[in-house]
Amino acid sequence: MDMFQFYGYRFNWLNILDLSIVIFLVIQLYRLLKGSLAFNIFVGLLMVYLAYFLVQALGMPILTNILQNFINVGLIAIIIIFQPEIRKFLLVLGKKTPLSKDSFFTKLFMPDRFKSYREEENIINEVITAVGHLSARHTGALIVIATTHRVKFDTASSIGIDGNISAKLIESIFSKSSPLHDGALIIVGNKILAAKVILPVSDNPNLPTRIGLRHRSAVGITEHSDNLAIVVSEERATISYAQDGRLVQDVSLEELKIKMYEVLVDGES
Ligand SMILES: Nc1ncnc2c1ncn2[C@@H]1O[C@H](COP(=O)(O)OP(=O)(O)OP(=O)(O)O)[C@@H](O)[C@H]1O
Repeated sequence: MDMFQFYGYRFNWLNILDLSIVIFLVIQLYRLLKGSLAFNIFVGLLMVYLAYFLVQALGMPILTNILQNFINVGLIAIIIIFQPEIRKFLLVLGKKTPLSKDSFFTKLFMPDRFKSYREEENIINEVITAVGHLSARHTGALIVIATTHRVKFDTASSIGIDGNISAKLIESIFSKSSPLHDGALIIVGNKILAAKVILPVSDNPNLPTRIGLRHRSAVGITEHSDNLAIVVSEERATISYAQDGRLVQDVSLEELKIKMYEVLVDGES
């Protein structure tokens, strides 16, 4: 069954497949955690693991014992700490399967799922128009686009809208005289679900120190979910977006449009 020789080691197809799967999983994990707070926790846990092997190799029994106990409960701790990331990781894997929305298999055998994207294009155009006008007027805004139909937010503080998405509606919600302009607007599917929503504020220490709560809460809502959060800065009129707990600042309308296509049409997150 041995097929290859590499520096004296023998490999077969199964070994190659095994290695490819591990590399794929590591890349997905890296993509998922890169730039987020969870990445630092992950590196911390890795350090503990390496330290354990080191003290064991050096023959230091007390430290080995302590770290061994730490690692024993570590697995449960990892599941608890990384619960949102594990969920997202499985989601990313699900999107890469042959049954995912945009796969060749789906298009070929389930043509009803190969729908036209006119609705998504309309949403993108309306949001882009609104963001352009809001930015031109130095009007602050925070728009969350939920990519799955499940989005958790504090309903007690928000105002339900359930209205069709239109640039004029978005602009009037964020106009400074509107009683709804404070907080975030949530878009789910083809509806504006709610306005005046208070979002979780990210405490990621790696974010630029000069950014305020609007930008931090945009990051916060994307840290544990598949949302895209768009921010128009009132102070600087810049447009930014947050995704996967990362903030991309000062983008053009064209760049934002490309990102929205990626998220809404290509189904990437
Ligand atoms: N947790 C939150 N959830 C949703 N919206 C928030 C939250 N915290 C603040 N905001 C909104 O952000 C607005 C401005 O906050 P702040 O000035 O601190 O943000 P910023 O990131 O500096 O944005 P800007 O560049 O627009 O000033 C608030 O008036 C409020 O509407």
